[in-house]
Amino acid sequence: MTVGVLALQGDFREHANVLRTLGADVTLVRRPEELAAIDGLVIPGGESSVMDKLARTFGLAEPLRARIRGGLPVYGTCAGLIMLADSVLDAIAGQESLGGLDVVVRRNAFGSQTQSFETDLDIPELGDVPVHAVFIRGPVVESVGRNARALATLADGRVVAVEQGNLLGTSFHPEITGEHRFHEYFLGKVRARTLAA
Ligand SMILES: NC(=O)CC[C@H](N)C(=O)O
Repeated sequence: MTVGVLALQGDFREHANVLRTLGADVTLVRRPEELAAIDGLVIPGGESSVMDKLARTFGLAEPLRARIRGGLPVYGTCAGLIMLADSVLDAIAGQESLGGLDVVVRRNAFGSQTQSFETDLDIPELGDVPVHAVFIRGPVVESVGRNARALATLADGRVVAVEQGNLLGTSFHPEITGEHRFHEYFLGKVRARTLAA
């Protein structure tokens, strides 16, 4: 089971470390050829507009879209969630996402005063212990389409984690808090798909 981490920009090293801790073989993905061998992909946090530009420059965007359409399990955190969203509000001019997740996200949704904050989230799918979530200029999921479902909401009801089949996205960053349950949940999808193949 080989898991790719999109390594164009952002905190890909942190994701690679968590995945290795959980026993996965990790490949850093920067070129289209590196996509062929992976059974799953993590898209890290960072800056989605830069990641988008680099993905297109390196010829990765279209092959990535094709793999996502083909059912590749993908987990996006923060900028990674923005990359997976079908629709992005407050994008910079010309910014594109890869799409796949039937959601509308808004970039930098928490405003300049509270760009970063931490909170605990109840996520029944991941067990009884709340998930400690760190938000760093994160997006919010403004609407969840009929193909996707919310996994976590803030106390005010705003959606910050979503799932759609093999796709998973969080507005926050489990890779920097020692929280491994999202990565385990994602690896479960990778494993299930590898066994089914
Ligand atoms: N920590 C993050 O990934 C921030 C996301 C960033 N604000 C963006 O729009 O891509």
